[in-house]
Amino acid sequence: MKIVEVLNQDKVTLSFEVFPPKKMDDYTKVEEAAHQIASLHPDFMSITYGAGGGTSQYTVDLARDLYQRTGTEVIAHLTCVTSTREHVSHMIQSFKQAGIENIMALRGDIPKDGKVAHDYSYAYQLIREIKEHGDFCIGGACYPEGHVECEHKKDDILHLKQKVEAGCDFLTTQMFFDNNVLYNFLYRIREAGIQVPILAGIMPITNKKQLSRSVQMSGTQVPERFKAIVDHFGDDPQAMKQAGIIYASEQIIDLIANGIKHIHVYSMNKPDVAAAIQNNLSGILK
Ligand SMILES: NC(=O)C1=CN([C@@H]2O[C@H](COP(=O)(O)OP(=O)(O)OC[C@H]3O[C@@H](n4cnc5c(N)ncnc54)[C@H](O)[C@@H]3O)[C@@H](O)[C@H]2O)C=CC1
Ligand SMILES: Nc1nc(=O)c2c([nH]1)NC[C@@H]1CN(c3ccc(C(=O)N[C@@H](CCC(=O)O)C(=O)O)cc3)CN21
Repeated sequence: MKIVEVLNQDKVTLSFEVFPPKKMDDYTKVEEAAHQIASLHPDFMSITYGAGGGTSQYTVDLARDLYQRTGTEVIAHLTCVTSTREHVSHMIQSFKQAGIENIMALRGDIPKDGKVAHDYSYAYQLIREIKEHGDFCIGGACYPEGHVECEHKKDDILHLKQKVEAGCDFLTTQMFFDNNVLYNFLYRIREAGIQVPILAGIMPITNKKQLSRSVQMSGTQVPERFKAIVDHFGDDPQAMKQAGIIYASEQIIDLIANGIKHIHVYSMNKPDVAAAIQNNLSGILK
């Protein structure tokens, strides 16, 4: 089923993200975690893209496995900035053969060594190409606080509009820790004429290291309220995990109370975290 059809049902959706292993030795462990997350019956799951080396195959394998063995609807990520057109075309064929109808089309992070390929610079180029290759439902990323590489927020929204016009069926937000940031962003993109469904991307921070890594990759502001939590509980793993789960759950409750219909949790291959959040929402997500 196409994710847009899931989003168009008149209900609040909850989806979880997993990432594939970097090496074969870890495949079984990741597969097991992904299956446990699937057993929570989310509305769908996303599988991120291992851009480097041979790991892009694990995205196909994990997505196929989840889809075919658990019946969970899946969206596979595909990034382009380190890829050739030939490789992208190969990946699209693999998704097709696996019965995967949904692709999250991303430019992808610039690797630490700065090595990019030269066939693609931006996600909209990938989106156009996927459209030419078949009838996929396509998701894209958006940045409520502006993308870290983009100087002017206004330009970021123009780029986003161009991306949606290239064929995005929905957008998933970068993580944010202050819901007002999202409400403000939604107002600005709707005013710019962007009408596709928006999935709010929520990152449960369950340890200190994860926060610094997440902030480094996203540039997201950390509100004082959350800083105090991490300062106080960061060195106590059990306490930090519980506080992080509660913070994310409260964020989600506030979002739903303010009319947001789609919640996407960056569950980072942690079934216990996904289950705890879902459990905190059990009376809300009926
Ligand atoms: N938010 C999410 O769910 C996820 C985000 N990412 C990462 O987010 C980053 C960006 O990926 P995308 O959003 O797909 O890239 P994008 O191509 O949509 O945007 C990347 C940057 O290029 C700028 N840009 C876009 N079109 C432009 C144009 N025509 N001229 C000049 N500048 C333009 C944007 O403003 C932005 O700063 C990557 O690092 C990606 O891997 C990765 C996984 C998930
Ligand atoms: N720019 C960007 N790139 C991404 O790949 C990305 C985003 N943004 N935003 C949404 C999600 C969030 N992603 C994340 C966020 C945090 C870690 C992180 O903390 N990684 C740890 C390991 C964590 C673990 O194994 O459990 C690290 O040290 O790399 C990884 C991916 C991936 N996605």
